[in-house]
Amino acid sequence: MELGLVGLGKMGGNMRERIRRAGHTVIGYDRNADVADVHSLEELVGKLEGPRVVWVMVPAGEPTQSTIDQLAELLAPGDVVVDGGNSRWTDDERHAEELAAKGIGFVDCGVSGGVWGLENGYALMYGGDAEHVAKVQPVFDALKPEGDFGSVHAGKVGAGHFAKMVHNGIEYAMMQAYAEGWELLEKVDSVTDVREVFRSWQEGTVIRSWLLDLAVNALDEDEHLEGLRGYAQDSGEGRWTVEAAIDNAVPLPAITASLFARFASRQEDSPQMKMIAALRNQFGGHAVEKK
Ligand SMILES: NC(=O)c1ccc[n+]([C@@H]2O[C@H](COP(=O)([O-])OP(=O)(O)OC[C@H]3O[C@@H](n4cnc5c(N)ncnc54)[C@H](O)[C@@H]3O)[C@@H](O)[C@H]2O)c1
Ligand SMILES: O=C(O)[C@H](O)[C@@H](O)[C@H](O)[C@H](O)COP(=O)(O)O
Repeated sequence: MELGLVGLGKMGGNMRERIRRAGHTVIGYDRNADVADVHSLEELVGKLEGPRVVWVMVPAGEPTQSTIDQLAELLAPGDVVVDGGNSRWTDDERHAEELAAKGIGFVDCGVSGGVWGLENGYALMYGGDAEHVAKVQPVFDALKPEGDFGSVHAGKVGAGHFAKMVHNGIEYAMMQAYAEGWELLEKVDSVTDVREVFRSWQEGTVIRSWLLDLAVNALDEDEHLEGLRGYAQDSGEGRWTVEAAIDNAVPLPAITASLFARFASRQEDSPQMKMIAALRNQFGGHAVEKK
């Protein structure tokens, strides 16, 4: 089949390659002309035969919104737009309604696998009407990992991004657990080779996983991570997971703590711990450290 792909960065560039390897035609547009096959969204849409499928793989928020707004004007009834970025699931219903007003279908798709997806395949979680999903199915089949698992029609519009959001919340907590265990092992004198402990855990243990394999890769590159600052950004999924937990009164202590650990990582000093120090000093005369 033919696919229009908007956004050819770390994800979209490799996805174009994987879909082409499966024998499909992909026409890619990116605002960075160096990587694009066409110069504009208009040209992209003009080159596709109907009914068209256009996959959007740009950053969530404004870039995704403005791309979908333009596609709503350019596409025709019967066409389908897929949002494969890490969009907030609450955006999906709005996008579906905007496109449905023009007779255009919408599928939201959470994609996992990062820069390894070209070779390993991309895990896909999608939401939308069956008739729209069916038009995208050959592309899903090209992108997904080999084997029985790795893709799911999770439910109606929004379900794909909701499933991907929860996946990322779990990702935060798993990474935090490995990181905390690593720090504790590094702290004690009795354990003399932490990297080898991590490596040994890759087989046979209860906690073996791809994230653990990646931790070993990172330690092979820099055994004590001395070249890195302890600073971690977040792109929204963890926050939305915690917000959804509050909306549904579901306790998520591990995921919430791992999100807050990232916030703490961005502080040079901790204002709240200054207050703790000040209060201990006030009530107990306990020593404080001055700047
Ligand atoms: N990197 C990952 O591991 C990963 C995994 C799953 C999902 N995602 C999601 O996939 C999307 C893309 O991520 P990425 O890592 O490829 O980002 P990236 O920054 O590497 O690439 C984004 C690309 O989109 C292009 N772009 C931005 N705005 C555009 C616009 N309005 N029109 C056309 N092109 C535009 C940029 O030029 C860039 O090439 C994001 O929503 C991200 O959250 C990323
Ligand atoms: O499943 C994946 O492939 C990753 O989760 C992917 O989606 C990406 O690397 C995250 O967007 C990072 O999210 P944070 O920036 O919030 O850590």
